[in-house]
Amino acid sequence: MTRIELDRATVEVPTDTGGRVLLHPTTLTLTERRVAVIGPNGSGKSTLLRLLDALLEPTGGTVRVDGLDTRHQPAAIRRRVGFVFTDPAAQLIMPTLREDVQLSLRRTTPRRQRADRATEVLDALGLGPLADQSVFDLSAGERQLGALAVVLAVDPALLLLDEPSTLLDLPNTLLLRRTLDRLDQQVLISTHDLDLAAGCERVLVLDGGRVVVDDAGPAAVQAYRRRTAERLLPGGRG
Ligand SMILES: Nc1ncnc2c1ncn2[C@@H]1O[C@H](COP(=O)(O)OP(=O)(O)OP(=O)(O)O)[C@@H](O)[C@H]1O
Repeated sequence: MTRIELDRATVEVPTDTGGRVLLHPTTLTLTERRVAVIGPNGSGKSTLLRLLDALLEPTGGTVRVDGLDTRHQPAAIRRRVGFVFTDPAAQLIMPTLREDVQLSLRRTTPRRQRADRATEVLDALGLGPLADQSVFDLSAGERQLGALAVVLAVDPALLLLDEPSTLLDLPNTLLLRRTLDRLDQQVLISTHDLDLAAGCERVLVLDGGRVVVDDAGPAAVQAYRRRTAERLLPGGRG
């Protein structure tokens, strides 16, 4: 498995009033095959994921992926790490899904193998019949799965998924879960799907830019539910 190491990693951005800390100094090591990051809107989940793909530099401390410092070796890190954005428009730039997947394969796969590999990846996500349709005619959920196909095609060692199921219906949410179950790669997923999180080996709960719970899936999800209930109904039922 890939070794992810944060050593007092911090993200602070300038604001009119002097600065805002998006991630307070965080130290942890992640080596589990399935890790979920959960927490309320704005708690810092995307910020944490973006640090791991060198999309964002820490303003303090260090972030290492397999010993590579994200600040100094971003290109080497991106060869190992695939990032699936919440918004598929960030990933789909070609007229069709097949072309997008083939474009992605240019980095890793000889030309003559690209068509077969693209078909294989798109079929596995049930996208075969839509492969040559204009992406503008696809539903939002189909595009979200398409963005996953583009990243999975190049077989990254670590897959970072930033809320990949926000647009998916129940059948496709279950398809996504089954697809993730079958992947050999390490997956770190930011999600509001607590069932998906509960199935992960390790779950980090973020709140206000801090990891407030770090536990096995079911225990962490239960703690998050309790914290949320206590906040909404102080002194009330959990
Ligand atoms: N460049 C920036 N300048 C100021 N604030 C920012 C900047 N980037 C992000 N933020 C703020 O940092 C906080 C954390 O954002 P982040 O996207 O990491 O949250 P999240 O947990 O992924 O939320 P969601 O569940 O809504 O996707 C948010 O309040 C966001 O508005």
